[in-house]
Amino acid sequence: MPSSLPPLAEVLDSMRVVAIPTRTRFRGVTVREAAIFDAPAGPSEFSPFTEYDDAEAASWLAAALDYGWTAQPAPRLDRVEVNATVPAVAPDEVARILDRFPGCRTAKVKVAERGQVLADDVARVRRVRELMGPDARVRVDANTGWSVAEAVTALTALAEFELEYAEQPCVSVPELADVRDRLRAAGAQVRIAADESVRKASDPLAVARAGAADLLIIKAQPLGGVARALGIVREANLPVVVSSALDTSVGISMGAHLAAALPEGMLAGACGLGTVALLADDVTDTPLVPVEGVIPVGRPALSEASLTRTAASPERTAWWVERVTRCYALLAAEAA
Ligand SMILES: O=C(O)CCC(=O)C1=CC=C[C@@H](O)[C@@H]1C(=O)O
Ligand SMILES: [Mg+2]
Repeated sequence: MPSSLPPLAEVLDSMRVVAIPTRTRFRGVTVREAAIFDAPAGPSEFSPFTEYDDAEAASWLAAALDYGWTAQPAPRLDRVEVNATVPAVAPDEVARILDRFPGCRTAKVKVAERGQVLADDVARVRRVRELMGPDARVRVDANTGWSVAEAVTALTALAEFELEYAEQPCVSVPELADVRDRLRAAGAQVRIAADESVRKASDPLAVARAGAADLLIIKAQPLGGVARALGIVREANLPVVVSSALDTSVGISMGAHLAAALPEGMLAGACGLGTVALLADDVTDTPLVPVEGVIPVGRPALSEASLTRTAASPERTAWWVERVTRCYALLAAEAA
């Protein structure tokens, strides 16, 4: 967050709210709403999912104000390798999804989707491995969907596909530690990555301290911005993968900036920053979609035509103005 908050009136004056359809249903989302700021340091984005409460969303606003109103740590890289993100689709849809991620040699596959069974996950991951070949890296993300016993069963069943890692198989830090220990005891070589245990935790470092994960998934918006996220990475001292939240290209550029500013040697693989490919539109004429498996580091210019085309309804815009106003009040109270 900037050392002092920019005035709320200035923040709201610079803000446009967009509603962008997704190409494929992703974590239940079919229209992605975001607040975009045409800010002094460059375009910025505030896009916590609509169901998040204000206490959680306030960190996302801190990130947006930081990125839009403050100089950022210097990036070391000018491009970032990204993974293909495969939603919980049927196997016959996988090829169509992967086509949207040209050149990507890593895929992250959603598993443990509510309403589906393990056989659905196995079939989807099998199809990804078949299409990408033996040299590709394939990781899965359960988004806390399994119990410890289900995670051990599922990850044992998926072991034949040689997973790079499993992201957030269970909800709690002790459960992650338990799954990790049980898989090791059984000789399975599946690393555990923590995502929700970092971005939704009151203490994002608890999972690292407990030794419950092999690597961390780091997201700029939920962690309060690039500088704050870098601080967490330094303290956790675990390898990281930077990911996003189905942001527009503006939010993705914040994630790419974070990945590019990480201390040398901390980045553990391709980042989850290719998801503009899952959106049907964007707020710029130069979307940060993967080309040859990478996205560039740098802020895309906003396009008036795109902002107009994707503009949210007056009702939804008013909802976002109120949300920003409430979250801003929380940040102001914290800073006081
Ligand atoms: O990491 C990726 O490949 C893309 C981003 C991604 O998976 C997510 C984006 C938005 C919400 C989250 O449920 C989800 C994640 O859990 O990492
Ligand atoms: Mg995740």
